[in-house]
Amino acid sequence: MLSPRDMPSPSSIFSAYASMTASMMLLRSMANELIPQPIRGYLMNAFRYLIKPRSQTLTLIIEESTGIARNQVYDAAEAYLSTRVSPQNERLKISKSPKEKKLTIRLEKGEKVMDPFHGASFHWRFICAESEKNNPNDHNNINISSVRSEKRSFELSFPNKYKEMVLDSYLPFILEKAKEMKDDERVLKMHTLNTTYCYSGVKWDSINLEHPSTFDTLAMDPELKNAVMEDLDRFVKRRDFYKRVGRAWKRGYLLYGPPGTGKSSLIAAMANYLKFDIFDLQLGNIVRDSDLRKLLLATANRSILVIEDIDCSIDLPDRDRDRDRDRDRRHLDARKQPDLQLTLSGLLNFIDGLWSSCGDERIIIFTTNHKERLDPALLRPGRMDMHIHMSYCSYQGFKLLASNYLQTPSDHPLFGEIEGLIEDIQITPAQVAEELMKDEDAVATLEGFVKLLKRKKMEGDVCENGPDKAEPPHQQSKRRKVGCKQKRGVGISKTNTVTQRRTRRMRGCSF
Ligand SMILES: Nc1ncnc2c1ncn2[C@@H]1O[C@H](COP(=O)(O)OP(=O)(O)OP(=O)(O)O)[C@@H](O)[C@H]1O
Ligand SMILES: [Mg+2]
Repeated sequence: MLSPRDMPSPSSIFSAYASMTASMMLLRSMANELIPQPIRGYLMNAFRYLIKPRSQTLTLIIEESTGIARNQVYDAAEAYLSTRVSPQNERLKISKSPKEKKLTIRLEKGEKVMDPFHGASFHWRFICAESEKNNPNDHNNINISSVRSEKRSFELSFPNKYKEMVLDSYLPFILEKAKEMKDDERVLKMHTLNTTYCYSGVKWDSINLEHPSTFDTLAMDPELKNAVMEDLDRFVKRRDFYKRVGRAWKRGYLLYGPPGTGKSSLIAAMANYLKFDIFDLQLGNIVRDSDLRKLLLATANRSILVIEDIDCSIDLPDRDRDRDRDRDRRHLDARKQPDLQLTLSGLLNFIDGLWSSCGDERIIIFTTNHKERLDPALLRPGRMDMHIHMSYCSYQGFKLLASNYLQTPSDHPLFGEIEGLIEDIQITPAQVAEELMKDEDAVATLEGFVKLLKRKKMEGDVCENGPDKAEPPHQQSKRRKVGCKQKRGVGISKTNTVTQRRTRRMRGCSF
């Protein structure tokens, strides 16, 4: 510490200041004379820049469009920030289009949002600048008119040190969140064939898919259900895997089992789970391979292509017959059309080849009541990756349906009796569901259901050979149309133990 004796006196400070000022003035007048004005200005600016305090905040400008296309970061930020509005916000925009399920909230001009993320604070501001441009439609330029346009952007400000975090995790997190929100809000579409375009072939028409079936409402073996859900999860996460191993990003499922066991309901549950649109390809309406090709190429990514009742919908010539036909055709008159017929090989080649490789995240589902009738070429791995056996209603399945339909607790006294009966009877979930809807009173419904099970047990094999109550009329007429024989069940005999039947149900799942 300086003692008062060591401290400079005021007079010496003053004289030092005077001499420094004199030297500065001398330096300045020398610089004025020696350095030309433009260089002097440049040096002064550089000096000012060097001594200016550094800003600790970085601001990113996220504009609505990149000039040609929309800016995905902007769209994602807009959606994401609508979930981050706070009581501090004073003005918000609200809207709903016919296609949206919920109200949409957006920030109004100048509104700010603070978003905490991984211990850092991110400050957002919505900017909306109005600009005037000459009207491009005013070609005569007589009245110089102008159009007002808005330039929208977001400003994202944060401490400079979080630059890496923003680019590596915060913005990717916002993009991912926005995608999830979009999927949630999206109304799924069901595309079906429109055959009225007789000259240009068949086309897709779409309607909203509002099928309420979900994995929660589906009565099926719990292990099989989990296996299907895990398979779907794995499939959608494996974009890089499919690329690395050089495979098209597609997956095929074969759903088989008696009518009314939930094959179509499972398709709807899969679509609702993945938020994928459905393309329902009714092969009976397609006459040529070329139409099939056109239709398949018009399907979208992230979609499920469904071919129901593959054994019944069309009499597909098998591969050997295709080969013979091709050989015969070579000898035929050149006037004959080469693509006059829809063939199984056309379908399979297209599914394996061009179609599967020109899109991403494709799922294809075939359903049948008679797996044994299918051409083995259709079933080989790579085509149908997972075979899912939808079977008769188990006690587990009944409990799920009862809790959905009747909302009864699972410890109701009649449940024990039902458990004893249902495992010995071939009753489809569709039949169970129908029974559970008969009465509004839960106890009366359960009593009626017990009676039905007892009756079925007494009647013995009525389900296998007799008229099938579960079989919907469309199924019976479909069979009549294509000449399929009536057949119920997949060989589960009444003498089987519960364990054997369960094992058989599970065998439906083969990878
Ligand atoms: N496993 C199930 N879980 C819940 N409900 C089911 C199930 N199976 C059938 N149902 C009910 O029965 C109705 C008919 O079932 P669905 O159309 O899914 O059967 P399917 O196996 O596709 O029959 P088909 O072979 O005749 O096409 C469904 O709308 C649903 O209400
Ligand atoms: Mg069906």
